[in-house]
Amino acid sequence: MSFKVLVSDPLAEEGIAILKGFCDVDEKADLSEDELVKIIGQYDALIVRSGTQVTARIIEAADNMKYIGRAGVGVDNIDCDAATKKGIIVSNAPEGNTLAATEHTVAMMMALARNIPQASASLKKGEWKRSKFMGNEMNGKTLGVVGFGRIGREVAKRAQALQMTVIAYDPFIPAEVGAAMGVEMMSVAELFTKADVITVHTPLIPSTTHMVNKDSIATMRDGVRIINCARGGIIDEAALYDAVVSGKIAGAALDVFEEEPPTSSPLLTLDKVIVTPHLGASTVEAQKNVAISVAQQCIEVLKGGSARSAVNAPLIAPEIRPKLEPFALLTEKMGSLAAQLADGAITEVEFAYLGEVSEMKQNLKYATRMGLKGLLDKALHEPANVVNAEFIAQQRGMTVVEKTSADAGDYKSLVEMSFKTAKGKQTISGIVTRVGPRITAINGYSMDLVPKGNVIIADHINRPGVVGPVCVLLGKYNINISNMQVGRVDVGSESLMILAVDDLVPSNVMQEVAESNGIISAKFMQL
Ligand SMILES: NC(=O)c1ccc[n+]([C@@H]2O[C@H](COP(=O)([O-])OP(=O)(O)OC[C@H]3O[C@@H](n4cnc5c(N)ncnc54)[C@H](O)[C@@H]3O)[C@@H](O)[C@H]2O)c1
Ligand SMILES: O=C(O)[C@H](O)COP(=O)(O)O
Repeated sequence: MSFKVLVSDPLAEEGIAILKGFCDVDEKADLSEDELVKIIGQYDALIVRSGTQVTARIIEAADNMKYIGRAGVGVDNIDCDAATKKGIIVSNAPEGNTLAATEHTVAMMMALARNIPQASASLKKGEWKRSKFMGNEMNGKTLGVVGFGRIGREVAKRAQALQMTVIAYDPFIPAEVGAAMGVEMMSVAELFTKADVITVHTPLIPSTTHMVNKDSIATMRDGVRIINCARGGIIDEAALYDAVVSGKIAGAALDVFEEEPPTSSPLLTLDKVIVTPHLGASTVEAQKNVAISVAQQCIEVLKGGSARSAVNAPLIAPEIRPKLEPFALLTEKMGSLAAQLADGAITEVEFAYLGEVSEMKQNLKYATRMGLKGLLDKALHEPANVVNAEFIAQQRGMTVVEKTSADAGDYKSLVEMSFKTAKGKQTISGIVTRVGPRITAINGYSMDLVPKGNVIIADHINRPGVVGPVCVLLGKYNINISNMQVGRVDVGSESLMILAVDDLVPSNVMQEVAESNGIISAKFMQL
């Protein structure tokens, strides 16, 4: 089967070539939302940069879509929630353009300090105004970096090479990370009061929207310079305009804008504001990096795998994957078993990873999602997947709990899945063996069940004359039993009979099994 990929923003040739080696590729730039809605249904994957707004309407119409790739960092032009609901993996290329954006930031800072764009334009007009373009040295000045992620840190290193003092604010980065680089981390309020130059490197999210505003500008040093090569909207453009006009801010360098392109922004009329049209990632090197990254991830997803930089699916460290996959298969089977065992709606599900398996820590989220997929697939028209399983579970009123413990009793590793319905709590235990997953207990009844194929599970009283008639009954209908075991606690007590059968068991036969002497309840399951 041949997959179809739409590339709706300019993508470097190296990425296109990789995609073409695997699938059909259409390159169509500048499509409107309506045009995209019309054609998107035929594509298995979509690759964009920041030019295409991937709206909920487009995603709603993307019935064959498995993957949306962002050849760059910011996914703020993609409705990731809508993609998650539809089970579409969204990934970006987070490292590919870090250095391009870093160097652009440094270039903007130096251009701002030395009035290079203005002086260049003036000279080209035939002027020779040397005193008009007096600048400042960056040597010895304090640079305030807001957002100390990939780009923020690389900018810091280069500023230090210019002999600047670097201070930083990032609520998610420990002070030791800064200290190890000779950067003092502090509150944003303190940073604003101390910096000669402020550069922002955060995503545009509610906590960063307009974090540079009228009030925060008032706390800054007179003559501060401000740089935004991250996202339009982090700086309140109206407040910036007023502060540049008043002289409070000596100059601003902007690569990104609240509205792009910023056709009517009054900031474009100010001499002290220098601008570039969102060029931070526009280097040959960065474009090659991000194009190759998303092309490779796209192919991985279309082949049924996962994307290494997925933003809406659990990430798995590559070295962990071979160890984790068998447990994910186990939890998927446990989920499927739970869905068929449960009487009534499941309100709470818990996955407990015990023993050595618990060491995989945050990677276990993947196994949990696969468990939920197994649980939900039996109930849904469209199969769930690792992207949307947790979302769907929550939407259906299930609380999902994940636990770990180093203690697995007699096992090296054990997984216990418990689930609650109005009728109470049930628990399934399972292990991974060399030859695949095994269910070792259901509700405390020990067994060694291969979770595969057709199975009858029957609650019964463990006394003579109960198991035999069920086997005779199945024989009467020509249903072959390939494996049989009884999980019991004591003779004469309630026990669990597990019959692996080669064929589907029709409901009328299951009715007879359920009514057979000593049987309390019986269910036919497909695992
Ligand atoms: N101009 C361009 O062409 C261009 C190119 C690449 C990246 N970008 C943008 O640059 C930004 C940074 O990219 P990155 O690769 O360094 O991302 P990153 O995820 O590595 O770093 C972002 C940092 O912001 C921090 N942060 C989050 N909320 C914060 C808050 N409220 N206050 C302070 N810090 C906060 C995070 O903890 C993180 O460390 C992104 O917005 C990205 O889209 C722009
Ligand atoms: O988030 C990013 O990676 C940058 O904003 C680059 O955007 P672009 O791919 O549209 O140049």
